[in-house]
Amino acid sequence: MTDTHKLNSSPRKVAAIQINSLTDIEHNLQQIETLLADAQQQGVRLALIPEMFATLDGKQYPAIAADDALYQRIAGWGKRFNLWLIAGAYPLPCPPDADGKRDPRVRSACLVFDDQGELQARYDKIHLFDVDVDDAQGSYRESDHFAPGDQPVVVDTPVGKVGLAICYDLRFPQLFMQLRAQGAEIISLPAAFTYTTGAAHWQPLLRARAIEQQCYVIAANQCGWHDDPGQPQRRQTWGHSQIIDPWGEVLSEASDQPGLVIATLEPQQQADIRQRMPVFQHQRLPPGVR
Ligand SMILES: O=C(O)CNC(=O)[C@H](CS)NC(=O)CCC(=O)C(=O)O
Repeated sequence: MTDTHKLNSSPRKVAAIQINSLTDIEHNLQQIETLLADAQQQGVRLALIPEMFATLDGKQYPAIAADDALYQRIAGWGKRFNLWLIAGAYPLPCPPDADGKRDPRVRSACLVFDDQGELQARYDKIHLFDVDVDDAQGSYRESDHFAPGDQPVVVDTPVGKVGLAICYDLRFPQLFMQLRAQGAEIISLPAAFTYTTGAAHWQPLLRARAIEQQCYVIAANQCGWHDDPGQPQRRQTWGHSQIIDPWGEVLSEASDQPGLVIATLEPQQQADIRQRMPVFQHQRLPPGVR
């Protein structure tokens, strides 16, 4: 380790990586590897990459879910770049149900690897984006490809306890209350948030979750136009990956281009906020019911 590395390094430096995933998987992986090398140079301890970073082309999901070499390459990034990696979301097979049967769809799985490349946690996206948006694509039916998960997950990491959520989950505050109840200090949100809904809702929702749960929020989004086969100008995502502190202040924010956002977490500041304004202890109502 060089002296410059030591100077740059903080035990609580985190990064959100923003990319533009195309149907060319190798292109996507190389974008990420370049940015992870940059993050390593800057002493980042934990990095988050977006939802469906390997490709946003639904037809490729079953093959990816079965591709062990690809999985091993991603798992290897933690060790190669000497950081904890939250691999946004990635298609993986559904676990078998009680009768041993499997849903033939995949799950949208967020994978947490440590700096030795060991899998430390897996969270499967609970809320699926079956929504009509006023954009060029118009209709999103995530449940055509994906089956939902059902378990909120918090994982202990060297930068703090991280509650895992994915993209559309952002609109369901009950999940974040649950993550805080399970000890979350940081919320991780990989996304492929659409341009239209992102322009309207992305930052206000991220800030709301940070303020309500008094958590850091690390949000890594896709950006730009995605080249759905035959329809290159159909799907566009919002970018604006960001890191927000537990008071709701945006510490660092990306534009609409691929890149890296970095911030240093300050647990003492978070502890002060939670002590001075103990909203968690002041709750008087149970979580909403349907
Ligand atoms: O389906 C895939 O191919 C990969 N998954 C996604 O891109 C998912 C489902 S379409 N995107 C979102 O959840 C966007 C949510 C969003 O934009 C909002 O809540 O406004």
